[in-house]
Amino acid sequence: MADPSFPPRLGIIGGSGVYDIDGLEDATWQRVESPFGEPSDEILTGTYAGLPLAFLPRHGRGHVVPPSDLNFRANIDALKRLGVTEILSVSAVGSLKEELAPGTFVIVDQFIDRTFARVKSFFGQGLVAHVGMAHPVCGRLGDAVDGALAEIGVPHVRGGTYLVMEGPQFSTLAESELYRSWGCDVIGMTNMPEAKLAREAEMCYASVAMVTDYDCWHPDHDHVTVDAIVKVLLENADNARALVKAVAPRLIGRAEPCPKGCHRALDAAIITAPEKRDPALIARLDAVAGRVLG
Ligand SMILES: CSC[C@H]1O[C@H](OP(=O)(O)O)[C@H](O)[C@@H]1O
Ligand SMILES: Nc1ncnc2[nH]cnc12
Repeated sequence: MADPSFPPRLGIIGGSGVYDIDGLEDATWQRVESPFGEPSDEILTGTYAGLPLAFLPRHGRGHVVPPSDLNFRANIDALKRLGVTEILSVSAVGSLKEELAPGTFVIVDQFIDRTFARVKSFFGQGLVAHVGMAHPVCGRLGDAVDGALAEIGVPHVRGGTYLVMEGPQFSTLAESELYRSWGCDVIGMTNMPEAKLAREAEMCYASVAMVTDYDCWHPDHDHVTVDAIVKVLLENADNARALVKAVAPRLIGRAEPCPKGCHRALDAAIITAPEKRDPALIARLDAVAGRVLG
């Protein structure tokens, strides 16, 4: 089986408040066609410090796509088609812990997926696959993010559990208390099934959760409001752009597939007998799973 091509290309999925990044050489917004439908927007490609980058605003420029309507499969497939090997997700989140104050960046290492109205796999009838998700993020990319956040002086925490709710409404007080009792650290609406699909597509995935608010459990923050979130978002967004610029140089020169196994996640995942596989689905998976099916 062929290895994915290297050197790496960094894909950035910009969440709420992060709709573009500046300073790229040869910056071009390009439409990428995907057999899984329309991505959230065109993708900004270019290079930074010699590293090829591809940036996708998760909700589209102008924030037009709500969490449940995001075409996560098209987004991940389109990034894969552009040669992205590592995805850095930046997301706005609410805090479920007193010590994670607004402005803190959490390098997420676990998720609890409470979404229920989303398509969660590239695979399906005629081609069944089960990838491992015990460790849903890439430790190597996480190391690069950790070093970059330290370099730019943003308060951050390594490790934390992100509860992914369906939304678009914020949580009830009972839900917020429940998630706290589970030991969750932050809450948002978008990182699942994104992380699962990145794993199926054999891409490293790291998530930086930028705290914008205390969720409604907090005695001083009875309601979560978009107005309050947007204020913090704007400050966080500048730090997110600085983060991308500090991460990029750390990926240059990598010449081998991810030692954590992200780039080989499908090696032992497909269970459907070769003679029973659906040729139409195999064709749609040319980018995502071409390494093992092609
Ligand atoms: C504007 S607050 C709610 C919104 O922000 C987060 O999205 P993203 O992860 O793309 O930054 C959250 O999950 C909600 O979709
Ligand atoms: N409190 C919250 N709940 C869910 N998603 C969020 N995104 C930002 N803050 C949030």
